[in-house]
Formats: sequence, C-alpha cells, structure tokens
Amino acid sequence: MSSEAFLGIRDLHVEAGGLPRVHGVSLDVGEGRFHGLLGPNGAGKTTVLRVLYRAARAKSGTITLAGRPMRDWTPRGWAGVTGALVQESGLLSGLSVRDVVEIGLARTGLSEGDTAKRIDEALDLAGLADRQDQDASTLSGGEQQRTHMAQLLARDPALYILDEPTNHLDLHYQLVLLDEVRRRGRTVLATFHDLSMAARYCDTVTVMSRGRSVATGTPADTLTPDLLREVYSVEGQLEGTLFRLEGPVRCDRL
Ligand SMILES: Nc1ncnc2c1ncn2[C@@H]1O[C@H](COP(=O)(O)OP(=O)(O)OP(=O)(O)O)[C@@H](O)[C@H]1O
Repeated sequence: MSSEAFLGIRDLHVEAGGLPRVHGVSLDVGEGRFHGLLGPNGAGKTTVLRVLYRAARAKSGTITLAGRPMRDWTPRGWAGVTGALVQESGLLSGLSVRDVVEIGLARTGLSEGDTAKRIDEALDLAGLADRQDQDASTLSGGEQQRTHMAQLLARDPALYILDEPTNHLDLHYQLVLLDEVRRRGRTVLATFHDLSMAARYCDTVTVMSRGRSVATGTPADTLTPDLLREVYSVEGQLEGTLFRLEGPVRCDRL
C-alpha cells in the first residue's frame, strides 16, 4: 500500500457461489480521492465492494482503511466510517422517505437538532423534501435511489462505497448527487458503466475483467482505445470526459 492510501486493497481473492470470482485484485485510494471500479458485466466489481461493506468475506488478501487492517476494526467501528450504496438494497414497506434517511443517522450521537438539520439538507439535495412523508416503497426506481443517496449524504461517511450510483437516476440527479459527493471531499470507491461519468468524477480508475484488475491509473491514461477494444469490445476513445464510440460494436465478446 502506498503510504498515503486511505483505502488499500492488496491481492484480494473472493469466492461467490462456490467459485473464485475475484483473483488477486489490488488497488489504493488516497484520502479524499474518487476512485472508479470499471469493467464489463460479471467482471467482479460488486463482489469487491461486497467485501468492503461486509456482505461477503475475502478468501485471502488484505484490506486496510485509515492505516488499520480490516480485521482489526470492530464491525461497529467499520460501519461508522464507511457507508454503502448497494444494488440489493430494498426500502422497507411502511417507512417514510424521511425515516429511511434518518435510519442512516442511528447511533451517530448527533443531537436531535443536528440530526433534523442533516436530514433536511439531504432531502433537499435529493429533491425529496416534498415527498418526505411518502411510503418509501411506493417510490419510483430513481426516487428510491435518490432516497438511498440522501441517507448516505446525511451520514457523510469517511469512505463512500457506491455500486452504480447513477443507476435509475435521470441526468439532473446523476450530476447533482455526484457533484455533492465530490464536493464533500471524502474518499470514494464507485462502480460505473458510463465511461463519460467515470471520466468526469474519478481521479483514478481500476478496470476489471474476468475477476482481475487489468489496468489502473487516471481515466485518460487508462481508458485507451486499445483497452476499450480489449475489455469492452468497442471501438472508441475518451475526449476529455466524453466517451466517443467509433465504429461498430463487436458481437463476439463472450
Ligand atoms: N452468490 C453468487 N452465486 C453465483 N455466482 C455469483 C454469486 N455472486 C457473484 N457471482 C458471479 O460472480 C461474477 C461477478 O459478479 P459481480 O456481481 O461481482 O460482477 P459485476 O462486475 O459487478 O457485474 P455487473 O456490471 O453486471 O454488475 C458474475 O459472473 C456473477 O454471476
């Protein structure tokens, strides 16, 4: 791990469904940096994140956060400094939008007034202030995603673990919410399929393919035409933060 990394993952191996799915992935994220985890469907991105939010166990490897190995953190301590936006999250029926955001602040020790202020700010950011009393399970997919993002922003953990944060969101809320995450200056590890969004937000990226890390660095240095051809079977290139497709998509990837 480089000396300044806030999150360090070293030679991570993970099994899922009885088979090896992540084979020796290593990456470092400096404090306050936004790191993207990219790659095709099934590459192993979520499996890496699941270990970080303790939904899965690593078979081997080392994870270090703020200089301390994961095994030295209590589950409660780990949960206090990390926060995850996950694919499999459901919204409990019977909870209002405000309740869901408030749950994220349980056991933070904030005063009642500060708790209410944080919730109000997060609901405003996510455009949910006028929906706060609605049963969260009746929201649209994008509104549910905004509610989960509001929960995370209200808590504002030191490490944001975001699995496809742009999922279901219209362009306005993709930009508003990720701009806000960036503005907070926290450390972020986020998966993306949209390479333009990845290039816009990420300081650095790791590209995974078939459970392995195949490239890492800045988006401009990493997402080269050769890499895009090899990993995604597309002809294209980044122009600034814009991914431009050039030519036909090959159908022989699998
Ligand atoms: N519990 C499980 N049982 C069986 N297979 C699993 C399980 N969990 C993950 N896998 C497999 O592991 C591989 C990696 O899955 P993962 O969800 O990490 O991919 P991903 O890169 O996040 O993909 P996507 O972009 O489609 O979300 C996939 O082939 C998936 O089917």
